[in-house]
Amino acid sequence: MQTSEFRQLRWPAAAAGLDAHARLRHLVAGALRTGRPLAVWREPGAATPRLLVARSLEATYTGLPPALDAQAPAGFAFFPFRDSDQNPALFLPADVLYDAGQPETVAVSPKARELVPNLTAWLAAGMVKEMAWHHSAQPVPHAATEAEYTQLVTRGVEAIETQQVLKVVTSRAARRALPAGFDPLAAFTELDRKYPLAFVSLMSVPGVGTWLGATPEILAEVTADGTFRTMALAATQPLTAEVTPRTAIWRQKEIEEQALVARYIVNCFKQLRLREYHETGPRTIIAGELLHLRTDFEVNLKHVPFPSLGTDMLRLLHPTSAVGGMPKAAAMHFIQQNEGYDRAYYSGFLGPVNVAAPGVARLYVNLRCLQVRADQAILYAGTGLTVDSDPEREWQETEMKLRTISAALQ
Ligand SMILES: C=C(O[C@@H]1C=C(C(=O)O)C=C[C@H]1O)C(=O)O
Repeated sequence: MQTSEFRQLRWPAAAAGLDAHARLRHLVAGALRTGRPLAVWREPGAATPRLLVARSLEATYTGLPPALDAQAPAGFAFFPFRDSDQNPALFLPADVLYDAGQPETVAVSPKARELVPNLTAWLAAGMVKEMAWHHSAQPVPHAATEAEYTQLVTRGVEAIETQQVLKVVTSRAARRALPAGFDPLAAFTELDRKYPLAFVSLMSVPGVGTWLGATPEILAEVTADGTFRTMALAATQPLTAEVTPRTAIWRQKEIEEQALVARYIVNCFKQLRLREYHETGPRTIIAGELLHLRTDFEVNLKHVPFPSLGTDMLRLLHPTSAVGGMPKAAAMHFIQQNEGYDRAYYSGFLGPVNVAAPGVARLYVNLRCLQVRADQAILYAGTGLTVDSDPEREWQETEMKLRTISAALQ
């Protein structure tokens, strides 16, 4: 389905006084009222957010990761760390689209034609205050104490020492009270303002819940000119006045940890027998108030005999060793046996497919994120372990990472 077949609805005269952001809010309120899944996001470097609304919850269920090619359906992927009945893999079809950079119209897909009368009426209706955000029905995950987390790290290091795994990423959930009158859309706008280089997102899906995030990590990207990109992102230290990308020094442990993630990606290329890729880095990059090491990988799809490389790579990559570990199956087993909580959509992936244009998709690893519940937020962070990991330092690293998304709660 091409977005060129979409019907463009113009805002009526009654909406003339609403700016692009007020229109976004009005459309979000309408989607929430009618129980439709929605995604709001702002790409790194973009000036304005976009909104996608799916016509129904049923239409979002998908068993597989999305196909990354120009003919595939347009929509927004929301994939859990591990696909399960509690945390289903979702692909929100692009039924209603709004781009705050072009606030004169709202686009409706051919499959959502029956929404046009109600939507037309809604565009002319007065703004409502109440926003009924969706909350997950799953139990609130256990929030590890410092003692519990350092123990988990110790077990992870032991698993590396005894060669059960080469690398594993442990993580934890933390709970924070919601500020009075917490408004997820205002929080999204704050993340948008604060982190121009991040992929900033707000999802709300009936039964699944409401998630906010500001992630630095691309999982898989395909562009209109036929380029595939991915990255190996790992290693963490705080950005300070003295320590910047130009002056940062990395320890052996961090260099090795990031190199393992890069190796994991090269192994995925090898499995597909792809040899023609460009590798740049590792370089030190800024993500919020943190520094990471990043290697960029690029493949010119016009020069390789793999038309479905994007789709195949996505299926091989997730979950990468930046959030799972190496070897993948052993690291996933360790996490399942030892982590003691449900990651749900944290360290899964999300992003638009064929929305901006056919053949343009950008999927991000869902990091620096939180889940909104009725009376609290659940924040998530993890750390990549190697044989030299110090449990106390790893706890501190999760604290630093939690700070990024905590900006949504101020
Ligand atoms: C797991 C997270 O981040 C990942 C792990 C990193 C690390 O171990 O240093 C760095 C960046 C991310 O690839 C997280 O933010 O929760």
